[in-house]
Amino acid sequence: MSHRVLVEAGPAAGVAVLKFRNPPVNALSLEMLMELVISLEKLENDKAVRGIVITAENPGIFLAGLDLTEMCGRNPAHYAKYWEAVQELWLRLYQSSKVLVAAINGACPAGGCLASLTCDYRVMADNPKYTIGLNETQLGIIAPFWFKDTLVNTVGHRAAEQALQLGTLFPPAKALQVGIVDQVVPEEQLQSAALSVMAQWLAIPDHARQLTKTMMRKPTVDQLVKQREADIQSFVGLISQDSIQRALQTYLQKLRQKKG
Ligand SMILES: CCCC/C=C/CC(=O)SCCNC(=O)CCNC(=O)[C@H](O)C(C)(C)COP(=O)(O)OP(=O)(O)OC[C@H]1O[C@@H](n2cnc3c(N)ncnc32)[C@H](O)[C@@H]1OP(=O)(O)O
Repeated sequence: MSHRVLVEAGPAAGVAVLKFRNPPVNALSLEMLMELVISLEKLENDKAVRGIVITAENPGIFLAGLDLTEMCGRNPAHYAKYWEAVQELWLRLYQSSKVLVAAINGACPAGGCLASLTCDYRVMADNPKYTIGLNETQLGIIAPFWFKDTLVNTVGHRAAEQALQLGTLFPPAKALQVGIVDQVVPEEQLQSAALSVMAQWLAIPDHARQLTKTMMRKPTVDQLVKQREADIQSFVGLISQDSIQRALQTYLQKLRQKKG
């Protein structure tokens, strides 16, 4: 029984809706990552499901990215376990044979943006409070190469470099202009727009679409698969550095003080 991930049958045949529900901000904790992987595996094995709309149960925050508390003040074994789970989620999403449509109904920074970038299509609610992007440099950390590759595959090298160096969080209209999202719609039309796009994608025969997806994504997937363990060790080495720990603690404190 999953608590942090809700899977519902969609209103259209062959479509499931996967909803994030990990309060307060849908951060990708280890438990949430594991529940997501299990839910995605079940959906992948379900022949009746051809497409998955991915969204947050409550509008406001799509995903707050990786859980900073999993990356602060823990031991190397924990960091390694956590990073392996982050890799696993990306591999499941990016290689999914289903049509994935992200209905972005809230803030979508860093790991949240990465999850949405693995989808085949992104629709974002037109709310200026919502932003999307790989903002790692703003936290004093560096987006790993496979985060970078996923962004490059979506927006191209120049736009990705600029967005990554500056750690830009784009509001909807700008995100559309850069190509991080494919469509921006009034908030109340988000779910219907996602379902309408899904219907267009499902009109294509599955086998042809799936083989094309694999052809486009395999080189990027292979890069991580062939160096998974080295990537874990690199993450553990980096995140364990005092300077990185200090930067993350400072960022967390700033988030916590925002309210005070
Ligand atoms: C070195 C290798 C690379 C590692 C790669 C990392 C990629 C990542 O994903 S890093 C995480 C990046 N995420 C962010 O920068 C988002 C940070 N959060 C926010 O900007 C805001 O919280 C929000 C826009 C998502 C929501 O704002 P809102 O005003 O509604 O809520 P807050 O008051 O800010 O937060 C409530 C509560 O939640 C805690 N929190 C927020 N984000 C995270 C998070 N990513 N991980 C853990 N905890 C988080 C925040 O501190 C508050 O906690 P308290 O209630 O204890 O004060």
